[in-house]
Amino acid sequence: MDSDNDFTFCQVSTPVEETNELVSEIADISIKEESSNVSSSKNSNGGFLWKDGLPNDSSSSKKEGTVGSLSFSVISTSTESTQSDANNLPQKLPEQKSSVKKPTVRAKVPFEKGYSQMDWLKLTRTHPDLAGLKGQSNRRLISMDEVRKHKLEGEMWTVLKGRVYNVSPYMKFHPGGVDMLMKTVGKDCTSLFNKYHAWVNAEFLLEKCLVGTLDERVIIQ
Ligand code: HEM
Repeated sequence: MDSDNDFTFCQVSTPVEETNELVSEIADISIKEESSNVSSSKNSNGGFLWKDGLPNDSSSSKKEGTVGSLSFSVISTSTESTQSDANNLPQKLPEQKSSVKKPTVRAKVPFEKGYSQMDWLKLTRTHPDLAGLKGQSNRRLISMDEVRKHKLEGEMWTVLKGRVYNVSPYMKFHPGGVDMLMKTVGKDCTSLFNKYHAWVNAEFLLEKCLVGTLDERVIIQ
């Protein structure tokens, strides 16, 4: 049997009554078409080209017609030759203000040979005293006054999230560069740190640079 010639057609009846009902409903639909020179005719639609209601501009023209059982009317508000060319330029929509905040500029500094984060991790495992404690405990309380006094080579202290670190050995390893980290010396850098990279696990990276805990008690005399 030749299966290619074996078609079965099924006739579908046309829903005549329903169609007539729909046609009578949509026959009254009118389409309004406005030209782009809305600026000259005081655009009260706030820049929208399609809006309910007819324009009361006397220069507008109306075209009507029918396609099959559908009728339509197109209203043109263009003033064509009555306006100067300058007025016929497309109207600029009001500039939209963006509420998106400008991202902070983040520039990574290419590290010198031997100063990658891997090199830093190796150093933290091998160096005996990165914090420069010289046998002192890193559990002591340190005042902000004492932090401010440590700004010299080899002893550059900073406060991060309530902890005091000696960032001297980390300076050249910092991916954001020495200059950025130098800004933090003798100060509390928590807000700057969070501004640039709140996700960085400094607790882990600077673990061996811990000098103590910031003494946040307010001294009343
Ligand atoms: C004191 C502790 C700090 C540590 C342990 C630290 C660590 C890091 C690390 C791991 C990165 C690479 C981040 C990444 O790849 O996503 C980085 C980048 C950077 N850091 Fe820091 N940072 C410290 C403080 C600061 C401070 C206070 C500033 C600003 C004054 C700063 C500015 C930057 C910048 C601009 C970059 C490069 C761009 C970026 O990757 O975000 N850092 N830092």
